[in-house]
Amino acid sequence: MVAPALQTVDRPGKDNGRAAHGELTWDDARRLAFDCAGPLGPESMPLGEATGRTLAADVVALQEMPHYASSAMDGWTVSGDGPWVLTEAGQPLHSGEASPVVTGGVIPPGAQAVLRVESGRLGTNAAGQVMLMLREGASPGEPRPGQHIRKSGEESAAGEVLIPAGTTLNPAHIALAAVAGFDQLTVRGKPLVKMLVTGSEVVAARLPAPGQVRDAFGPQLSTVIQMLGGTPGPLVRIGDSYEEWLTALGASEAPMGQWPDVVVTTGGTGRSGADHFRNAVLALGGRLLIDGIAMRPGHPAAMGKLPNGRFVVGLPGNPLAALMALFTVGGPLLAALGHQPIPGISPVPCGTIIDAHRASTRLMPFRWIQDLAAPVDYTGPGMMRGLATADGVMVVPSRGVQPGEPVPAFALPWRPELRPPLAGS
Ligand SMILES: Nc1nc2c(c(=O)[nH]1)N[C@H]1C(S)=C(S)[C@@H](COP(=O)(O)OP(=O)(O)OC[C@H]3O[C@@H](n4cnc5c(N)ncnc54)[C@H](O)[C@@H]3O)O[C@H]1N2
Ligand code: MOO
Repeated sequence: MVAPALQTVDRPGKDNGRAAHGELTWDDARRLAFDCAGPLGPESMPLGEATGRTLAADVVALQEMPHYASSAMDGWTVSGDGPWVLTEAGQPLHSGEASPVVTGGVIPPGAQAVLRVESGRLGTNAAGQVMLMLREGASPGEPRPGQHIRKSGEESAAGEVLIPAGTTLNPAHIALAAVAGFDQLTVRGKPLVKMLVTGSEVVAARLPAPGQVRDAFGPQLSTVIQMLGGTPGPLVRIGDSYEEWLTALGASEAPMGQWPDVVVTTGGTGRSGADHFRNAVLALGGRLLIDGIAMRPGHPAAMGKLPNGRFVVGLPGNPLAALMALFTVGGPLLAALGHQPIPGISPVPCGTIIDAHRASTRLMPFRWIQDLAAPVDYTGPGMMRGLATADGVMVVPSRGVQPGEPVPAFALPWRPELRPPLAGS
């Protein structure tokens, strides 16, 4: 932010179970972010937007599939033995009659088979009627009864479950639902997340001048939110004034459009008079569920809940700190709202000694080096260079770690496998 008024803000929300300075432990913050939210209700979604969503109710065939008998070949529908008198397409056939049909065309009543175009030819009989007869080279017995007819119901009877609830919809499911006549599908709720990037010094393009910073969030935050199970909504930019914060977070719909389930803000989580996250949440009648976390980087991270049920996740302005806070709080919250389990933590063998730290869990991006997790360089709270090369993040306890000791770790959303690469890869 620009020229903060160095006047401290009273800490709201200090209550039972918290460390004296209001911060939660990393584990407690993660757990709270998951436990404070329940799965969103189902929603009806246009077919074309439902890929990747999880079906909330079985898709049941409304009628037989296919719903009418059709030709599998271009040719003629025929009744009885040939040669056949050619009649008008689509009319009921009597024995000894044929009519033209294209692939997918309706099989008329009385038709017993389809003679494909390669096996027949047209001529005239002595009475001048147009006749269909077998071409030389047609297979013996062609067309067999039922040949080249796609029977109705051969893919599904009416009432059969075509796609069971709980399925993650892929493009083939969408095509199947379309063929079955559906326009909308009922899918499990997925949190809509809007983003509020704050800071007068933040510029969204070109080389920043001294005192300015290039926005690290705008170009990637919506992607990460999607990877964490949210539907990214619009990204709104504001400066540093309290009024802008109130307007953007508050009752006015104008800047944020449709109500989101979650608003993720960046910056303004500090304690100076120019940091407004906490006061804006409280002024809007909200509660602070998380008011700082005993972790480095990202300790000022916060989370609130507004009276209308929206969650507000406050990420620090420093880019690495912000992503660590997003993984700690945003990931579990979005998982809970989106019917997913809390993101996993698994032990990794630490490749080095890590000294104790006063009272904080440290989130340390690491790389695999000879199957051991080695902390990467360039992990200052405002740096992205280290995380850009990282394979995962170690959750280092404040007591430190010995070489070879297993340390809890989590995967990065863009690198979901938390294990060393296979030898040779
Ligand atoms: N007196 C203290 N000062 C600070 C403390 C503290 O404990 N006492 N904690 C520091 C830590 S740690 C963090 S993290 C930040 C928290 O800052 P805010 O969330 O209030 O964020 P800002 O002050 O607005 O910005 C911090 C930093 O990040 C840069 N920034 C902001 N937005 C962006 C963006 N979109 N892209 C890239 N960089 C961004 C901003 O320019 C600042 O450099 O407070 C510390 N101070
Ligand atoms: O904790 Mo701050 O979050 O180090 O950048």
